[in-house]
Parts: sequence; structure tokens; C-alpha cells
Amino acid sequence: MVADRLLLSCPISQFLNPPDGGRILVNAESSESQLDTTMQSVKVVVVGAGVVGLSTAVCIAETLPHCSVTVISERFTPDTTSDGAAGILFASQFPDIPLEQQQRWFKESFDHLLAIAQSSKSGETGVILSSGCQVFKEVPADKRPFWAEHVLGFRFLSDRELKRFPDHKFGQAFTTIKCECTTYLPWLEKRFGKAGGKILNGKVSDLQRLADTYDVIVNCSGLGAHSLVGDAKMHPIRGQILKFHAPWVKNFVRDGDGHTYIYPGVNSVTLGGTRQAGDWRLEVDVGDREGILERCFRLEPALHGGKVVGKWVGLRPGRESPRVEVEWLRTAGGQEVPLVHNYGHGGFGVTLAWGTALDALGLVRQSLLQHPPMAKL
Ligand SMILES: Cc1cc2nc3c(=O)[nH]c(=O)nc-3n(C[C@H](O)[C@H](O)[C@H](O)COP(=O)(O)OP(=O)(O)OC[C@H]3O[C@@H](n4cnc5c(N)ncnc54)[C@H](O)[C@@H]3O)c2cc1C
Ligand SMILES: O=C([O-])CC(=O)C(=O)O
Repeated sequence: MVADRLLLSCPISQFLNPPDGGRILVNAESSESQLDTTMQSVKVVVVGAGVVGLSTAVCIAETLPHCSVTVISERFTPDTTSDGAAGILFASQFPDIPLEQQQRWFKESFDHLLAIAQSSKSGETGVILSSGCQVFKEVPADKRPFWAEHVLGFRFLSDRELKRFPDHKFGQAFTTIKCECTTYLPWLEKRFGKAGGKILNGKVSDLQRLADTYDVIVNCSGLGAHSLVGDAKMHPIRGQILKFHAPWVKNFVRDGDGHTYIYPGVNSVTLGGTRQAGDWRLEVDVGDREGILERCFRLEPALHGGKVVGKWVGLRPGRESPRVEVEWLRTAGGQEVPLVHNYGHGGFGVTLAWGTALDALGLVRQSLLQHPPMAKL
């Protein structure tokens, strides 16, 4: 996606550890609006360019025109965790977040992406509708998940339909959304550029130092928050998937245990998966690959005759519940600077990104009202 950005040879800012010789990348489409943003008074920086960071940056840049918004990130599409995600909109319940808030996150994300999937933008964004079922070996305690009314056409499988799954006793059918981030993130980057956003490439090592330059800091660093803010609750949940050629498979199937799924997409079928908590390995594991193929072929025999066309490992930003809250930093000059956190979405970051981005936007707005910033150079 570097082709979409203008590469300028500028000295990297003091707070960055440049990973590649201090490049600063600025979205080419934003050059005109950059002139405007330098005139604007409130400087916001978003750390992270995965689906959570870019969604948050777009929400702020489009809603608060008096803010100039900059994204700083070590990695960009196609090299973020978000890029490898299957991108299916689906969630489990987090323990520490009010259910009403989780429902809102899900609904806001779903409705936002549904409008895209049902428009002419579907192709350029990689956001599509996807129908299928989730099946369970034992009948779950909660047969109707909290998001049942937000997806389309949620219902239980009939006995006749369940005959297809001899190892399973219960199933749910529904239509949800598949958001393919290798297409969606470049589109979000462009949308951010059109809203006047700037993009810098670099690793942030100290949020406190950003506070000398920016009025608001938004932390969307995903698993990076483990070291960036020393969040010991953050841990990797390793996930391995395969990309599979079987264009005749049209409907998704997911085992309720979360260890086997088949998600047909725009160009290939995603076969998964693994959920290995505390495992930092990014290498493809041959044993995992064999296990995925065996389980997926058993669940969806129609895969026979297809072939593996790709493989990928990613580390989910694991946390018991996502962290969406504000804390305050104090600069050497005694100014209070809000630090809005939005990270720790585990296996559901694509699903919840737009919803938590809207909450992060609310926290930014509230912080600015609470403490109007003093001018910074
Ligand atoms: C196999 C697999 C399948 C998945 N399938 C799904 C799915 O179907 N549906 C779903 O909803 N979710 C899925 N997920 C989960 C999803 O990928 C994550 O929840 C989501 O990508 C998190 O997004 P993020 O933006 O927080 O993190 P990331 O995409 O990891 O982005 C973090 C960003 O922060 C930057 N960063 C970090 N530290 C720093 C620093 N110090 N300085 C500067 N930049 C920094 C990184 O470079 C990166 O740009 C899956 C994950 C895996 C592994
Ligand atoms: O669980 C799923 O169906 C897909 C997913 O979100 C993941 O692997 O993290």
C-alpha cells in the first residue's frame, strides 16, 4: 500500500524509533487538507494502524473537524494482525464490560459494515455478507448469543439440517459480515486521508513524550500495549489459519468450540484455527496445519478436491476484556493530556472495531471539553 502514500525524506520526530531509516509517510490524497489541518488547533495522535487504530482515526477525523489527526504506527496494512484475520463478525461475551455496551459495540460495527456490504462499495472495501452456521457438540447453556438480534435471520438449525453434522447436537444459522482487512484497511487509510489525516511510520517507545507535541493521545496498539503501556494483562493468543481454494464452498461453518472454522471469502476460503494463549510463535506449525485440515475436512466434506494456497499465523491481542478508557498524563510543563486507550479486542477486533472507535471518539470529545488544551508548537 506504500504506492498510495507519498514518501517524504524528513527527519523523524524525537519520540519515534524509526524502524526503517526514519521514513515519514504522508497520504498523497491528504496534501491539500494538510494545509488546513496545520491551521487547526487540537492535535490528536492515534498510535496503531490495525483495524482498531484506523477505525478510531477515521471516526475522530470525520467527526471533529477542529482536530488535526495523525496516525503513527510501526506496521501498516498488509502487515498488521488485522490483515490476517478471517474478518467474520462474531463475538463471545467479555466478563468485565456491561452487556449493554458489548451489544452496542456489536450493533454499531455490524450496522456500519452492513451499509457498506449492501452498497456499491462492497467490492472496493472487501466487506461482504456471509451466510452459514455455527454447530455445537453439546447444547450450549446460552442458545441465543447476545448478538443474535443484530445479525440477520438468526435461527436454530432444524433436525434435518443437523443431519449434515453427525458429531453435533445443536446449531445456529445466520447471515453475518466478512470484512477482509487486506482490502478494508487500504480503503480506511484513503478515507482517513480524505478527512485530512496524516500518517507517520515509526515505533513509539514513550507515550509520555508524545504528550509534549499532541493534545490528545489515543492508544490503539493492540498486543503492542503489553510493552508500550506495560499492561501485564495483555497476552498473545496465537492463531494459525490456511487459505484454501474451493470456490464451490459458499457457506461458512464454525464449530462452537472456536477451534474449527471454514469461512468462504472473496478470493479464497479461510480454514482455521488455533487459539494458543501465551504462545508468541509467529512461525507456521506443521502439526497445527495438519490438525486444521483434518478438522475442517471432517466438518465440511465438500472441501475435498480443493487445495491450500496460503498460510498465516497471527497473535490476537488477548485481554480478559478490551480496555476502552481514558487516563491523564502530565507534561513537564504541568499540562494534563488525555490518553485514551482502545486495545485488547482478542479474537473480535474486526467485529467490534467501529463500536469501540465510537466510544473512543466519545472519550476524546469528553476529555477536550473537560480540559480544553493549551496551544502547543
Ligand atoms: C487467526 C486469526 C483469525 C482472526 N479472525 C477474526 C475474525 O474472524 N473476526 C474478528 O473480529 N477478529 C478476528 N481476529 C482478531 C483480530 O485480528 C484482532 O482482534 C484485531 O486485528 C485487533 O486489531 P488491532 O488494530 O487492535 O491490532 P493490530 O491489527 O495488531 O494493530 C496494532 C497496530 O499497532 C501498531 N503498534 C503496536 N505497538 C506499537 C508501537 N509501540 N508504536 C507504534 N505502533 C505500534 C502495530 O504496528 C499495528 O499497526 C483474528 C485473529 C487471528 C490471529
Ligand atoms: O473464532 C472465529 O470464528 C474467528 C476468529 O474470530 C478468530 O479466530 O479469532
